[in-house]
Amino acid sequence: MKQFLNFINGEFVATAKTFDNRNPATNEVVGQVHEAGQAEVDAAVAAGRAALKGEWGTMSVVKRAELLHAVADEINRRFDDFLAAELADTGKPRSLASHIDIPRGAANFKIFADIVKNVPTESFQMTTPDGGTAISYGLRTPLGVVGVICPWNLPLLLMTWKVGPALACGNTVIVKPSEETPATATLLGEVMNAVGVPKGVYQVLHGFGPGSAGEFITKHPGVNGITFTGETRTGEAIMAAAAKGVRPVSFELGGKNAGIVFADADFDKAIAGITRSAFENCGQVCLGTERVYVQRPIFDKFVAALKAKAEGLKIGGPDMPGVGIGPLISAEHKQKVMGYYAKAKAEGATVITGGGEPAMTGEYANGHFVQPTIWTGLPESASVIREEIFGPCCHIAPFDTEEEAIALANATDYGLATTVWTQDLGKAHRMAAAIEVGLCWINSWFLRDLRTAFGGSKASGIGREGGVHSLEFYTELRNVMVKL
Ligand SMILES: NC(=O)c1ccc[n+]([C@@H]2O[C@H](COP(=O)([O-])OP(=O)(O)OC[C@H]3O[C@@H](n4cnc5c(N)ncnc54)[C@H](O)[C@@H]3O)[C@@H](O)[C@H]2O)c1
Ligand SMILES: O=S(=O)(O)c1ccc(CO)cc1
Repeated sequence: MKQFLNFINGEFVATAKTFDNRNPATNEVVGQVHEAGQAEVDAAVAAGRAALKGEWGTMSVVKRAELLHAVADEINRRFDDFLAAELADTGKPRSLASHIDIPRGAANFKIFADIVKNVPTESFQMTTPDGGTAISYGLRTPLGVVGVICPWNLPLLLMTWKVGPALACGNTVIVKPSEETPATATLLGEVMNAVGVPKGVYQVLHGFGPGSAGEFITKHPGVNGITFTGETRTGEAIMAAAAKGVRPVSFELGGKNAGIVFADADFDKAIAGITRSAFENCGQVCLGTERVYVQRPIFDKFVAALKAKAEGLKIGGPDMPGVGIGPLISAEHKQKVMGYYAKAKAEGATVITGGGEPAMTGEYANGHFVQPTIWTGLPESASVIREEIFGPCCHIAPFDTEEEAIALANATDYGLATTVWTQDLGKAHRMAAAIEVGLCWINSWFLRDLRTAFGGSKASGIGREGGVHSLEFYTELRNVMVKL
């Protein structure tokens, strides 16, 4: 049985307390995870602080960037190991993990290394009151030891999306992977040692949130900042922990994203786009669409076409030929999603397709699979329209005017992402300006340029990461004023 150990100061460390790691496609126990307690958190913080004062703290940006390129190359060299680890942890289709999770996970190290190497700081020349001259310039210094608290939906990608820029900026990191997906973060420890990243720079502590590694890391006074991706409620708890010592946070939180399809959209492209945004990764994507609004003239045609797409998705494990939809992450999450399926019916939804569990056989008989599901006919007050489900499901409602679509999209506490489908460019830009989100896709979804800002507004997050924006969180910007 696999043992997922903590990675502290360059060493793999076992603890006395372990918990099971299950494969969600089969529900089999595939490993034991060693839970870190306060002592391991203290040790990791001490090692992270020591590394800041050692070789890592004085390393040139160029050398750091070279090391991070080597990390990416080593992940790619061990691509099959990372892929196998991610598939065992998540059960997602192999095609998805091999095209998105692993390559993008590796690329995050190269991209942020190159950004930090090339981005200048600001500089101004001014005339002083006595008629002389002064120049000021910005100096970026690392934040220090950064706590990186991760979710389970895109484990390697979302972890490296934060570790890449944090290390590129000269910080040390303590990663707490989700208790559901410990594998790739642990494997990355081997990569760090193999390419010579100094001890204490990258560390991994396993465990849960409250009363476990998550809480101990975020409350630790030796942790200088916390970057977190996960549920909004968890963000509130972490923000309270970070208030002690007034430590900065960067939050990527939940969403209840609207997809808006106008009658003038390219119909086939809109259907393909919403199929992906509602069902990809079994709906376990924060950017996914759980509320779809379709302009009335094409409403019935759209519902019928999306139903056909949903019913065409093959449900199964990572290597099932033609698989389009994998399992949910855990029995607990399946129970939550099935609870919403029941609630939708109880609140009067018309179930267009799905709403239950697929009949799975053989090795997948006990996996956490659910049917992709589409509802219509609910009032906007219904639970499945208000609350984030994080499953392969959406409600579709008709709208008549642009103003109505904007009001519907904005009627939520969340503000993460939207996808708008129209061939009218003027309307597209008006929608982008009016919808209160951090990310607005027009005639596309999850199309990313890693130089751009990423993050949510309202209850969907605090701050922006991505490209140069990551530097705002992972460094302190000091201004130096020189009187000449
Ligand atoms: N906005 C984004 O970019 C983005 C991306 C991916 C996922 N998400 C969100 O993440 C959620 C799904 O992920 P999840 O279920 O893993 O989220 P979660 O909030 O339950 O857990 C995330 C991490 O926080 C840890 N944690 C939980 N309680 C904690 C506490 N009190 N203190 C410290 N750490 C704690 C968990 O152990 C885990 O590692 C969804 O809400 C989804 O929308 C957002
Ligand atoms: O920048 S990306 O790697 O594309 C990315 C994707 C998803 C999320 C959160 O779900 C963050 C960054």
